[in-house]
Amino acid sequence: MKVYHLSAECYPVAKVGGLADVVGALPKYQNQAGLQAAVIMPFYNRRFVHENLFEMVFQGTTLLGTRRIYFEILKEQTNKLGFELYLIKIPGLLDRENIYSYPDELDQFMAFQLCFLDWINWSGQTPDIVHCHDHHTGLVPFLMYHSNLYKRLAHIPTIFTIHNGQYHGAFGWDRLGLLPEIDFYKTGLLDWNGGINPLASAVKCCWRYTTVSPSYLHELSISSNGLEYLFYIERQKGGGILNGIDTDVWDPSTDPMLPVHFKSATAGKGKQQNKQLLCERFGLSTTRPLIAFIGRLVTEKGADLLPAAVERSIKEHGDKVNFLILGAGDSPTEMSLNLLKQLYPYNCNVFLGYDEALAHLIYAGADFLLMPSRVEPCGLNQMYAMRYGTVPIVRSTGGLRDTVIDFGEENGYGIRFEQVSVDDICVSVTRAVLLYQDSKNMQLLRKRMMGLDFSWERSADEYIHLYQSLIS
Ligand SMILES: Nc1ncnc2c1ncn2[C@@H]1O[C@H](COP(=O)(O)OP(=O)(O)O[C@H]2O[C@H](CO)[C@@H](O)[C@H](O)[C@H]2O)[C@@H](O)[C@H]1O
Repeated sequence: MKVYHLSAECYPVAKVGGLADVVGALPKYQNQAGLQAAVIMPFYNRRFVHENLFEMVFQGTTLLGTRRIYFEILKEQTNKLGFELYLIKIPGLLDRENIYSYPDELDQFMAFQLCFLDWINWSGQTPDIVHCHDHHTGLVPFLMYHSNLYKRLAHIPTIFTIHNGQYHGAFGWDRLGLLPEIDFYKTGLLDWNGGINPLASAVKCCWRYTTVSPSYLHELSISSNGLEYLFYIERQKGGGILNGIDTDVWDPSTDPMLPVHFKSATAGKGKQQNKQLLCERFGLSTTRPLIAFIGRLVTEKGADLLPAAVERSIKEHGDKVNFLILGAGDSPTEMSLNLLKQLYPYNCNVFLGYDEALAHLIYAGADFLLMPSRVEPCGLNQMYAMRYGTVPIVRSTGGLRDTVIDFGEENGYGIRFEQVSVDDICVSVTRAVLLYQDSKNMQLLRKRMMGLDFSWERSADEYIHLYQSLIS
């Protein structure tokens, strides 16, 4: 069975967040299970493309509105990622360094989708499944089934996976000309709330859509930035499949980004040594519990609450607690965190930016990982943390609810709270501080967490069953 995954990100080629982790791992595990899964993504001018060999397997042109655009399909030659990787390169449009936030982003992702379809159409390929990820690829199902240009592809099943339902990629009807010719009566399939909405269109047109955790599937019909009613009426097409983690990349006993490796049996000592290096680097004490945050500093992740919650916790617990924050995002939050670091240099430090190696060291060296998310479709950080013996402190939502059991419950191992509030975060920090003092219990929870199985095998199988049900 041949599956094409279409995505804007893929680890280690180009990553901003969890989408990259999933698209960089799921196809590998699907191939190990006997599928032929490949990834197709835009070309970015980044280290990976310079350090690896690519061959051009196709060149062609496509029409983007009135512009004729030349494109190339480049294939990575060794399959070193465990799957075939194809990059779509368009001089002047898809050959830049960053993934998002260019003023002509709409043209970029529209061209990406059109070039993909032109490539498989004109080269006579017929994949068994086209699997699209997030709104950047959301117009593909509509174009395959309803544009006169791609009629040859109209029988191929499409799956659409929603990693983040808050972002829709919507734009105005005045840009309809970017799409190839369509019958006017079909335009309703593109529309939501008076605009062209790629996420909504994908949900309407795909054969099946999935969310990255079962809980998030239900939450979308309660909160999805205006698409609630759509998710409600299309619910029979939806399914929730929990993400896995790439246990080859995320393994504390082999992780090349860690100074000290450890396994479950040696976690006490191994984590302490990593913590020591981390604390030395950030001027924090090794004897206090280290509570970390890693992620985008946006309201979706509850990052706006961090400054107040950290300050209040430091005032409450004094020299009994340390915080370390790694992330980048909204400027008011960044500024408040910087101020906090100056006010409490012995209790709190902040690294503003993106640093993959530091993230690995934090998962290994921290005692607790705080995730006060308002919305969390799945969340990978808590799973990485648990694999590295770090207790997650999470708000009970989406995938956090599906993966973390509070240590107060039978066989629990994490700390869970209900409300997105400074009060709830502070109560959870207090629970963490007390738990840290009970070293026997900490050891027990660490062992329990590190024995959990969040590997991709199970979830990859669920996707395969879904594909099979559509093909048959
Ligand atoms: N400053 C920084 N430096 C280094 N590394 C950083 C970093 N900020 C984030 N990361 C890394 O980026 C990834 C973030 O994963 P999340 O699951 O939080 O993703 P995100 O919200 O982007 O994705 C969406 O898609 C994923 C995948 O489906 C869902 O799990 C999630 O809920 C949904 O919001 C992790 O690997 C984390 O370590």
